Amino acid sequence: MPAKPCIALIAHDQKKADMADFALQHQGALSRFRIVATGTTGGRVQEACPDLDVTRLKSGPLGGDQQIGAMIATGEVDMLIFFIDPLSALPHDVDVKALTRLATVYDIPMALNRATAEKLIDFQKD
Ligand SMILES: O=C(CO)COP(=O)(O)O
Repeated sequence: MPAKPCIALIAHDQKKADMADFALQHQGALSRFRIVATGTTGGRVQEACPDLDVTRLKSGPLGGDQQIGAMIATGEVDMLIFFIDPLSALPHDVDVKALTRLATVYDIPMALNRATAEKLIDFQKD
C-alpha cells in the first residue's frame, strides 16, 4: 500500500474550535492522510476525532510552526491547513510568516481560512 500523503493542521487560539469542527466534519477525508499538527491544535483535533491518528509536534509558540516548516522543506508535508487569527498579536508572528513563506516556496497547497480549506478538502473526496 502506498504511504499516505501528509497534511499539517494548525489553528491559532481563536480558531481552534473552528478547526475541531472542521476535522469532525471531514473525518473521512482526513483519515486518508497522515496528520501532523502543532501541539495544542493536535490535542483539540484528537479530542474531537479520537479515531484520527494525529502526530502532535511542539506548540506553535515553542517551535511547532518551525517544525512543520522544516518538514515542508524536506518534502514531508503535502498540504497545509492553517486557520490563522488575523486580529490578534502573536509573539511568534515571525514563525508564522516563515511557515507560510516555505509553503509558498515549495508550492504546497495551503489554506489559511476555513472557506479555502473546505474547497481543498473537497478535492480529496471521490
Ligand atoms: O500557534 C500556533 C500556530 O502559529 C498553533 O500552535 P498550537 O496548536 O500549539 O496552539
